[in-house]
This record gives sequence, C-alpha cells and structure tokens, in this order.
Amino acid sequence: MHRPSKRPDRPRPPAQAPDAPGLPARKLAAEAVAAVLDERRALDETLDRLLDGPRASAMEDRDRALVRAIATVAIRHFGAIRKALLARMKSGMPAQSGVLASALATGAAQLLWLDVPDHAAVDLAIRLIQSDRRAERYAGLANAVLRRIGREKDAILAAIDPLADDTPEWLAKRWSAAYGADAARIAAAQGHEASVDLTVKADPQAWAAKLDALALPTGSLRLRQRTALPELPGYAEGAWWVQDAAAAMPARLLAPKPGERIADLCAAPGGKTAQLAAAGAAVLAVDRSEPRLKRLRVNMERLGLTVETRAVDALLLDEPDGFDAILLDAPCTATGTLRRHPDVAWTKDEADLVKLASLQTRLLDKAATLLRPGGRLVYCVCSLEPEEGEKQVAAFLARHPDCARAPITAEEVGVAEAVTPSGDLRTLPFMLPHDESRLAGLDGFYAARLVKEG
Ligand SMILES: C[S@@+](CC[C@H](N)C(=O)[O-])C[C@H]1O[C@@H](n2cnc3c(N)ncnc32)[C@H](O)[C@@H]1O
Repeated sequence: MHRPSKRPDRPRPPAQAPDAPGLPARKLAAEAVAAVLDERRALDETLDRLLDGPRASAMEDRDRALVRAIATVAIRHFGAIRKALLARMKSGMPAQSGVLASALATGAAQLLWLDVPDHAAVDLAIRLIQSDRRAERYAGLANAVLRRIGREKDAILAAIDPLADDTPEWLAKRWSAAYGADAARIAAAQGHEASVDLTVKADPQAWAAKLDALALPTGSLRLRQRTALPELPGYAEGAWWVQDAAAAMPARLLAPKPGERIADLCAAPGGKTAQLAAAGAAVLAVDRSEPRLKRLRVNMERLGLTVETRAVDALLLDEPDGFDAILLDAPCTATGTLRRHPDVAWTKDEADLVKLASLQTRLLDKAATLLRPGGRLVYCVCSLEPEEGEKQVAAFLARHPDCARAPITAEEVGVAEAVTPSGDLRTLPFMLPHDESRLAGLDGFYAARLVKEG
C-alpha cells in the first residue's frame, strides 16, 4: 500500500483569529475619520469608497449604517470629543500612535451620542487599538480614558458649548465677527443632523398629504422621519427629489418661465437645474466636471426632464446670443452645510476661502457678459462667509454699473427673517422653526437677484 511520504514540517502561518463581531465596522469608521482629519478627504466619498470595497463586501446593512453613523458623529462633534479626550490624557495624544486617535474619537462618539452599549463601544475600541502595532501599547490608557468618558457622559454632554468647544476656531471666529450673538445659535444648529427635504415638480400640498410630510412655508416638503426614499410614493415617477429647503430657494427666485433660455453655470448634480427645467425653461446645464455632469444626466432621466448639458469651464463658455436668465450656484467653502457635511469644518480653511472667493468673482463677471440686456442673474452660495456672499455681490455691483439688485421679498421665500435689509437672501441654520423642533433648521445659504439694464 502506498503510504504518502511524510512532508517536512512547514512553519504554519499564525492562526488569524476572526475579528470580533462589530470590529470590522469600527475599523472602517476609524479609517474614515483618520482620512478626513489627517488627509483632508471628503467624508461622503471616503465612506462610499470604504463601503464599496472588499472589506465591507460581506457586511450587513445594519453594520454599514453603523460605519456611516459612527464616522459622521465623530466628525460632527470632533471638537467636543477632542476636548473630552485631552482633558483625560495627562500627556496629550501620543505622536506616531497609529490608529489610537481615531479609535478614541470613534469610541467616544459612540459613548456620547450613539445608541451603542458602553461596554461594546469601549471593548471594540480597545480591540482596534490592540490590532495596531503602533497603538497597542496605549491600550491601557485608552481603556481608562474611554471608561471615564462613559461614566461622565451626562456631565460632558451638559457642558458642551457648541461654539467654543464644537466648532473649529477659524469658523467660530468668523461667525462671531459676522453674526455676533447669532453665532452661538448657528453653531448649535450645525451640530444637528439635517432633515430630509424634498422639492416637488408641482402641487406640494397634495404631495405633502401623500407622503405624510410637512409642507414648509418655503414651498419645500420635509419628511417626518428618515426612510428608504425609493419606496416612497412618487419616487419612481420622478415627482420629487431631495433638496434642502434653503437650496431650493435660489432657482425659485429666478422665476423661470416656459421657453426662456436659462443657463445653470455650476449645475451638477442638478437640484437647481431640475427646478428650472420643471418650470418649462430651456436649460443649458454647465459644469466643468464631466463625472458630476453624468450624475446630473442620471438625475434628469429619473425625473423625466430634458436639459442640454455641456462639460466646460463656465469661464470659457461661449454663447453669442446670451441668456434670458442665469443661475450661478458657485463653488464655495460650503460652511452653511455642516449639518450634512460636517467634514467641511475640518478639511477647509481660510486659504480655500480666498481661492474660492476669487473664482466666484471671475464667474460673476463672466455671468454678466453672458446675460442679455434685461436678463436676470441669481448668484448663490451655500456658505456663511460674507466674502462669498454679501461682500462678493457688493463688489460686483460696484464693478458693473449696468447691473442692479432686484430685491427679494419675504413673501417669495416664506421665511421673513432670511431676507436682509438690502433685499438679499441669507438663511442661517437655526431658521425655519416650527412645532416639531427636531425637524427645524435649514442650510446656510446666500442669494442675490440681479438684473442687467435693458
Ligand atoms: C455648489 S456645486 C453645484 C450644485 C448644483 N447647482 C445643484 O444644485 O445641484 C458647484 C459646482 O460647480 C462646479 N464648478 C466649479 N468650478 C466651475 C467652473 N469654473 N465652471 C463650471 N463649473 C464649475 C463643480 O464641479 C460643482 O459641480
């Protein structure tokens, strides 16, 4: 009988213990937080990349949602989390300590804001730290710090001052200078998750009833709770799309009329283009990013709307006949959207503001040349910074004596306090209160309506 020859013993690979349940989700959340804070990457794109990757392929939907929730809350409250951690670490955060900082931040986010049992939050953060050679020697320290945060959570939460503790210094200073006492209300509102608002093609009251949504005084609808959007009535037939109540105001202010030729100069992904097209205008949607314009086309297809698209830098757009109206939703720091994009607070800075303001100036000047005599221009940004809003338009009007402001009225926008004395729109995130305060708020937007002499 043939006996298999005995092979010499080979060294066996070290037995790889399977990850504890819940650990892969913590790993990805910590990685996303580190990508935002250390590499200034955008949170949404980072999460999409990680959750589309091989390490998430076998992950259940519940865990995927947990990755998003942990990373988003850790970034949204990173200021307060850092303060709570450092107050409990005598020698500060050790340098060159690998995953330590992001594991502590995501652990603290779970302890303070998420519905995760304390023991699971701490245990998984420590396992994560132990899995990294550079961090493992701090496991004891991390354990002590997180346990203290768990014990002291009520006092920590009660003591948070959103402006002083939970807003990066560069923004806290700017908002205090621009908005005085309202800066504290802005910071507090920015710390909340945004509601889901919808823009309907037509008949908001009927859709409010069908969707059991709130009909806001601005003309948008607000869902009472988060839900799977494709399952809602009207999604398949393209009756509505998701768009913050403030973001829906600028296109309405342009008052698009059927047949008018309107350019949307920074159009993708197309929320405002859809409003213009739904009103019957002949829209040219311009964006310099072809991938983003592709998303716009997909969105228009779902909504059954036809628009012409052009992937070009708006500064190079050539249109000898000009346009009846132009919407310029310019690229900006997006500091009015921290409820949705809390990473902006940590990935942008004043140098970005200077660069973007200069681009906005050039785009505004270009828009003026593309407008027919008598044409309308709505300029808007989702920024709270006056350099991108009020100051930008004041300087534009000084450069262009052939253009004038067409003041916006409270009746048009439905939020009287959002109209400035000079007739511009300035929404602040704490506005739009109503009985169900959990659902209050809107993005911080600025818009001005301008006309070119006929
Ligand atoms: C604020 S987003 C537009 C959002 C869009 N209006 C909406 O409502 O869905 C700004 C857009 O401007 C585009 N952009 C930036 N610089 C541009 C330029 N010079 N010309 C054309 N598009 C530009 C960006 O690719 C980005 O899609």
